[in-house]
Amino acid sequence: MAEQQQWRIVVGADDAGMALKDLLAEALRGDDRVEVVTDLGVHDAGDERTYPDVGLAAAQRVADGEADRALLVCGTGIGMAIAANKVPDVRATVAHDSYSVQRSVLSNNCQVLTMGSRVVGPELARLLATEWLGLTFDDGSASADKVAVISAFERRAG
Ligand SMILES: O=C[C@H](O)[C@H](O)COP(=O)(O)O
Repeated sequence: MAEQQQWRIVVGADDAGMALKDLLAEALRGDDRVEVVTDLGVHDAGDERTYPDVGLAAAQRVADGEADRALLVCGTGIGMAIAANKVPDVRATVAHDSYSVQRSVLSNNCQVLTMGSRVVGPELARLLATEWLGLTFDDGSASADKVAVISAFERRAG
């Protein structure tokens, strides 16, 4: 049986997402499929960084290979996804349901999942994050060719 990947995960949030981010970070740290959780903040109300600041920094960690994945939280998850997607080689999406979380990895090879603290409840968010850890993209799947088209475009444009 293939060994379960040990994930290196970056988490981050703006002020709106901080509490949910902290809850999810704790859940991830307690999961034996997680090697390390790096929390990029924000950590308190005095931290004035906004979702683009944190989202771009987290996605850059993934693009640089310093983390396998990022889990980012803002009010809706939308701003974090937009920001993270600006970093080359990063695929990010907001998702608040099990099927979308699953397909974000299996169809789209997203390394970044974002959630909105004003949209999803903490228990559903925790469940989704747990499910997310069990998902791995198959490089040999039919979906891989489609994702490769996006990567090729990015390389030409970059
Ligand atoms: O996508 C953006 C987030 O939801 C953020 O937390 C709130 O952004 P706003 O203050 O610009 O509405």
